[in-house]
Parts: sequence; C-alpha cells; structure tokens
Amino acid sequence: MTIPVSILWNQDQLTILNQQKLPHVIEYIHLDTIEAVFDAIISLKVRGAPAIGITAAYGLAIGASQFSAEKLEDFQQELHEQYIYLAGSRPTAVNLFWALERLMKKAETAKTVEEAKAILLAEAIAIHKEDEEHCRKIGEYALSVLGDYRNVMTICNAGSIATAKYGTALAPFHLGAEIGKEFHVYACETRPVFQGSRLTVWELQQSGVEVTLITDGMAAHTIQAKGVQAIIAGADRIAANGDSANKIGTLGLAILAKAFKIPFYIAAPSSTFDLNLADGTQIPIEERDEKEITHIGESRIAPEGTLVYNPAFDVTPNEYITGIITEKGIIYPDYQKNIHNTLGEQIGEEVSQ
Ligand SMILES: CSC[C@@H](O)[C@@H](O)C(=O)COP(=O)(O)O
Repeated sequence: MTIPVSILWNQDQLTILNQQKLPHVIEYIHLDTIEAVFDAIISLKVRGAPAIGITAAYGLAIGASQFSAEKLEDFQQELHEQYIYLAGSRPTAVNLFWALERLMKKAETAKTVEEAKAILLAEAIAIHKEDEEHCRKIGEYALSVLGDYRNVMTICNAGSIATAKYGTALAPFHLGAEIGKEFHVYACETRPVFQGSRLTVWELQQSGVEVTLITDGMAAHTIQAKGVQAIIAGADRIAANGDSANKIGTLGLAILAKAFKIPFYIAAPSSTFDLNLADGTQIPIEERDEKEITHIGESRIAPEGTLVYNPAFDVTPNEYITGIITEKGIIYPDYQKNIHNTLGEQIGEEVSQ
C-alpha cells in the first residue's frame, strides 16, 4: 500500500499525475514550459490548493530558465509578465499567489540573470519540500483531535495528490493506515467534477483506508444512519477571521455538523491563509463551465438551454468550524485572535492577491 504523489521534480524535469484521467488511467506527464503548466492548472490536471501553488512555482522557474534576456532588468520585466500570466490561471486557491509571490520576492535579491534562475528553482523546490513536511504535521495534529473516532466524512479531494504528499484533510487517514489506526471514511462524490469519487476514493484505496462513497445529497442521512462522528475538509483560502473557502458542498456539511452536534474541522497549511482578507465575503469564488453540470463526460443530462450556476467553491463562516488544523497547531475560536497568534504577522505581509 502506498500513498500516491502527484508532483515530482527529477533531473530538472517537472512531472505530474494527470488527475483528469483518474481513476481509470494512471498517467504521469512532463510539463516542460510555462504554458504547459498554465494549461495543467486551468484544466485540473493538477488541482488542490497546495499542489496548484507548488506546480505554479515550478512553472515560473521553468519559464524563467528559458528566458533569452541577458540583462537583469529585462529578465525581471519578463518574469513579472509571466508571474501575472500564471496568477491568472485560477482565482480561489490563495496558495497559487502565495507561491508565486514568494518566488518573485526571492528573485529580487539576485545580482545576475543566472543567479535569478537558480534562486527561482531553489525556492520552488523548497516550497515543494516544506509542503510535504507541513502536511505530515497536519496529519499528526488531525490524528490527535480525531482520537478514537472511526467514522469520518470528507468532501472533495484534500489528499496527498492535492498537495506534495499526505494531503490536509486526508493526512490523518494515510498516517492512520501507517500506524494501524483504522478509519472508515465517508467520501462525498463532490459534484460536478467528482473529485471525491474519482480521486479521494482512489487515493484512500491506494493506502489501504476503508472508504465508502456517497453522493453529496446523501450526507445528512449518512451522518444519521452510519454514526458519522466528525467531518474534516480542506481549504482553498482562509480569511483572517477563519471563514474558509473550500469545494462547493463544504458549507452544507458544516451546517449539518452543527445540526448533528459533531465536530467540523478544516485542515490546511499556513500557505492557505490570506490574512489580507478580513472575512470570507472577500474571497473570490471561481465559476466554471456550465458543461460541468449539464453533462456527465460527453453525455448531456439537462435540456438544451438550461440556465446554469456553477460556483466551484463555497465559504464556511467561522462559527461552523470547530477547529482549523495547521502545521503550526490546531487553531480554535476566537479565530480572529488565535489565527494571528498562531501564524504570526509575517504571513499577513506575504500573502496578497
Ligand atoms: C488540500 S486541497 C484543498 C482544496 O483545494 C480541495 O478540497 C479543493 O477544493 C480542490 O478544488 P479543485 O477545484 O479540485 O482544485
């Protein structure tokens, strides 16, 4: 049993698991240009907030390595243009902007073009490595709060393949499998793109975790009928007051958790916090192609001319969140105060869009 990984940097080459094709085809593809990285992000070949950030960082470094500029000033100008280009790939996951800005800041310190290229790549590798360490810590903290619980619900895929390794919401299940702690995970299929059925179920099966698939509309009944003891979800962006954006359907689960008096946890690394935003109303919500709802694969399931609203994310207000599990510890209400105390002021200065 192995925990799958979706991003590899080997011999100066970026390779990703093509998540579009899972679970039927396990295909790893090389991304050799910044355009290929942009396409992989917008088309969900790579997805999940931390994985998007890591891939974008490599994308900027790969792009910069191919610039022909000889003068540092020209190089920095081209770098800025490519940074804006990649930052336009997806709007909600703040890890994208966080990672790109981290590279841009580092590049400013370079004295030569060659040095800038080396700095960019080193920073992308550092972000990749740190994310794995952070996710492992999140998993350890999550295991401590889940305690003796066995039946836990999740949504979307906030797993190993959405990060460098281990995942955020799925990290405790992978680590649990390693130490013999048995969970039974109820995975919401997560319409419209089915990250739950296609990715979470596949990923948990790979590491030997017991997982049952349900449709999103079955969540309330399943909590009641199967004795779900906790819900854990990832996040794409967390505001300074703890309001958390995650895949569409997460807010519904949080409300259910309150109604059924079970804990609802968000698991996310510090790179997912955007302390520049006072609350969740300011988080941009991506709206995606209506075909994701009117079709399953290439088959149309709604009449021609159907009006469609397809927001990919929703925002869970902080009052529904029992705790936010980060690599720096578990943050409990009062979120406004405790997020600031746990993450420190520097994060607020670094993250912006
Ligand atoms: C650890 S990833 C957390 C979230 O990014 C994840 O749950 C999610 O919403 C992913 O959305 P996606 O649209 O598939 O990129």
